[in-house]
Amino acid sequence: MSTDRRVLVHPDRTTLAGSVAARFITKMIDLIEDEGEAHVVLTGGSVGIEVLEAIAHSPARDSLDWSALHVWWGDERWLPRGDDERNETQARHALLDHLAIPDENVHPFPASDDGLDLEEAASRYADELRAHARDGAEHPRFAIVFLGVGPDGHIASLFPERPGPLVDDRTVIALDDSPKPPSGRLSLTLPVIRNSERVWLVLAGADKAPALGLALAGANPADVPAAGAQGTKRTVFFVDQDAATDVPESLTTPPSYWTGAMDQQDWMPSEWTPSSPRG
Ligand SMILES: O=C1O[C@H](COP(=O)(O)O)[C@@H](O)[C@H](O)[C@H]1O
Repeated sequence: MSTDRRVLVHPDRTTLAGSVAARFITKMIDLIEDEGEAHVVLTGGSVGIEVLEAIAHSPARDSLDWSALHVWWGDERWLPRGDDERNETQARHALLDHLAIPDENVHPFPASDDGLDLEEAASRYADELRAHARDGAEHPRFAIVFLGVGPDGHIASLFPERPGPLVDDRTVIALDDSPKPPSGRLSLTLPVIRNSERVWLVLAGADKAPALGLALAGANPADVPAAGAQGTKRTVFFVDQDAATDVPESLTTPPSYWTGAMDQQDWMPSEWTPSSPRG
C-alpha cells in the first residue's frame, strides 16, 4: 500500500470545490477510457455537496460518459427516502438529477422507510457491495472515495469514541447513537476506505483545523478517524486556508499559486509525503 498523502491548500472553499470538480472529471474521463467503468463513493457534508454542485456546473461535465460510472455513498443518515437531510437526497439535487446516469448505477443506502431495521439495512448494503465486486471481493474496486471531515475528525459515519473506526470484519456498520444527528446512521468501514485506490478528503473552515492537524500528525484513528483514511494509490486532503492553519506553513502552497493553475495535477508544490516531507 502506498503511503503517499498530500495536502492541497486553496484560498477559499469555492476555489477548493471547483478544483476538486475539475480534477474529478479529468480523472474519471481517463479511468473510464482505460477501464471501461469506474466506481466512486460520494460523501455528504458541506464541502462534499459543494463539490458535487461544482461538477454539475462545470462546462467539462458532459465530456464524461456518466453511464460508465457507478455511484455509492460512504455513509447515510437513517431518515426516510427523499428527506432533505439524507446525503443521497442532497447529492441527487446537487448533481445526479442533472445527469444521464442510469438508475441501476446509483447505489444509495437503504432508507428508514424501506421496511428494514438498521442492522438489516447495513446487511442489505453489504450485499449490494458484494454483488458488484469481482474475484470474490466484498466490494467493488473504488477509484475514488470522497470523504468530508467533521470538527471531531469523523469521516463517513465513523466517529471518535464509538466502535465504528475499529470495525474490521464488515464492510458496513449501523449505529444508533451517532453524536451528530440523526442518531441512526449507516457507514462504510475503514477497511473498505483503505482498500480504495484514491481517497480524497474535502474540508474547509477553521473549525476543521485541529482535526486536520491531528490526522496529518498520525493520531490514532480511534480518536481521530480521519487519521485512518488512506487510499492504496493516493490520499489527498483538499483544504481551504482556514482549515490549514495547523498544517506547517512549509508544507502548504501560497494561495496565489492557484490562480490559473487548476490543471496542474502531479507535481503541485503543496504535495506532502510525511515520510519524505518537502518544503
Ligand atoms: O454528517 C456528516 O458529516 C460529515 C462532515 O460534514 P461537514 O458538513 O462537517 O463537512 C460528512 O462527511 C458525512 O458524510 C455526513 O453524513
